[in-house]
Amino acid sequence: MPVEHSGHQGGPCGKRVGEEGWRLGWSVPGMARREEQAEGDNHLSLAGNERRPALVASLGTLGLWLQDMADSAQAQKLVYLVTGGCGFLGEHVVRMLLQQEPRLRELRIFDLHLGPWLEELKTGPVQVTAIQGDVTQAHEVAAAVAGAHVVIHTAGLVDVFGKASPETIHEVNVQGTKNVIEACVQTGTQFLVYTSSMEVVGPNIKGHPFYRGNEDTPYEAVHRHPYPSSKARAEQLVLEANGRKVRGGLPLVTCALRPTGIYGEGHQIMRDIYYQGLRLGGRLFRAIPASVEHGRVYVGNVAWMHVLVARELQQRPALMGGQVYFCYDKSPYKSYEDFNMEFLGPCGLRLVGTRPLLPYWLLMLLAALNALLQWLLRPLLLYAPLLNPYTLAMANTTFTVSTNKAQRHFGYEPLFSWEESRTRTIRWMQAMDSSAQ
Ligand SMILES: NC(=O)C1=CN([C@@H]2O[C@H](COP(=O)(O)OP(=O)(O)OC[C@H]3O[C@@H](n4cnc5c(N)ncnc54)[C@H](O)[C@@H]3O)[C@@H](O)[C@H]2O)C=CC1
Ligand SMILES: C[C@@H](CO)CCC[C@@H](C)[C@H]1CC[C@H]2[C@@H]3[C@H](O)CC4=CC(=O)CC[C@]4(C)[C@H]3CC[C@]12C
Repeated sequence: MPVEHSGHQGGPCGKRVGEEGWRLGWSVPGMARREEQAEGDNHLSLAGNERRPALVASLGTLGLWLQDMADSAQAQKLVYLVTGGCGFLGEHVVRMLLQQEPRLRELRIFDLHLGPWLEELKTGPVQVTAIQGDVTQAHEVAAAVAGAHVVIHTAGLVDVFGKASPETIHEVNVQGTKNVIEACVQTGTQFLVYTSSMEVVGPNIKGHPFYRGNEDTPYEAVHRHPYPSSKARAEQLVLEANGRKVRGGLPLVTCALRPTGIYGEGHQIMRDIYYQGLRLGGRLFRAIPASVEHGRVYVGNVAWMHVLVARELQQRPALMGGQVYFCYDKSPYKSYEDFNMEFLGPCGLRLVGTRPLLPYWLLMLLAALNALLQWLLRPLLLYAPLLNPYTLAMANTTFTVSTNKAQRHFGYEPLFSWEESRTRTIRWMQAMDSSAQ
């Protein structure tokens, strides 16, 4: 089905929460842990003083408090930079860092477009610095990187719909990444985490399935599309840069994370498919066989992996430097469409058909027609439907991962269970729906 990007429409979701709900209410399981634990510690120390005179108790508490202050002043010393920090994944990484990285002193957020939600972060204990900038501009990147201990480079042009030219995709994804690496080397930043993609592996142009593979599974990675080609080249540059001497003589330590298809609060494509379903009277039509598995991972877990990798890279540079890790969690293996229905279903949408309603050759024809229309209309307008030969091939080729490398190397366990990831995504969709009405 030609699925077009859509504008807002009201829908049948039941629960009503304001769109800002998921932003302002953002927290992760166990997040209260640090605060609770701190409170618990205080209770313990007070309990110990219970039978002593009040003055001694107060002095004891004051002493502990001063000690705490001294500890945290010492601990809060790191400066992190997140490029693309206002994107779908970037925002989750930023919020996760603020909640889960106690050693943070300053968090720099570098993006072409800064979000208004950054303002709310500026009132917290960590200095949040918003930098409007372009990764293709080496001097802007170098200025942002200077003095940072860790760079998490998530900025990228994610375009598989033909909205941007191949040259622009290359410029942002490859030249932008080169600029980040050079900035680290020149300014003396030692740790670089790169957000790569499953697409650097596949599916390849031959449509070979990658079934529950891991980082060592042999696979013929051949790309022609500008997005995967650019991500693959950028990843290679990042990995090759591992061990280069940065200013001051220390070695650069790099690694790459490869998310499969990310889903969760803020996912633009899910939003588009939802509105498409509403336009079609609450129905979507199955185009892909249910047996084709497509790997998906919850955005909160991808963000958590970034935070953990950034932290552990500093502790285990020899083990983790130059490594790649797939991003994974407990999300079930399903086809792209069946997986989306986990969220769209509770919002009132229905997937029609247990088998594809159209034969594959007809879908291919429609996809090719869309590509032709895009080309013909380009001088007049941007026609960028979800269905094109590349996205059809992506959705129609099995690509799933099954690995525990992140667990073995840096103790990663998903922070969000599948149930929680699903609930959060549904809540966000419901909030989106209510704000559209
Ligand atoms: N969405 C997905 O399913 C997956 C995404 N990824 C990767 O994750 C990263 C983040 O992707 P998303 O959050 O989905 O995309 P997004 O488009 O929501 O975020 C990308 C961010 O980068 C910024 N950006 C783009 N060009 C820039 C430039 N020239 N200078 C500075 N900032 C720039 C954008 O303004 C945006 O805020 C990308 O590197 C992407 O390749 C990897 C696997 C799957
Ligand atoms: C054929 C249509 C019938 O319903 C459905 C079309 C779905 C496509 C738009 C998506 C199918 C697979 C997606 C990609 C995949 O999850 C991996 C990705 C990794 C990235 O690094 C960026 C995003 C994406 C390319 C993702 C984009 C959307 C799909 C092609």
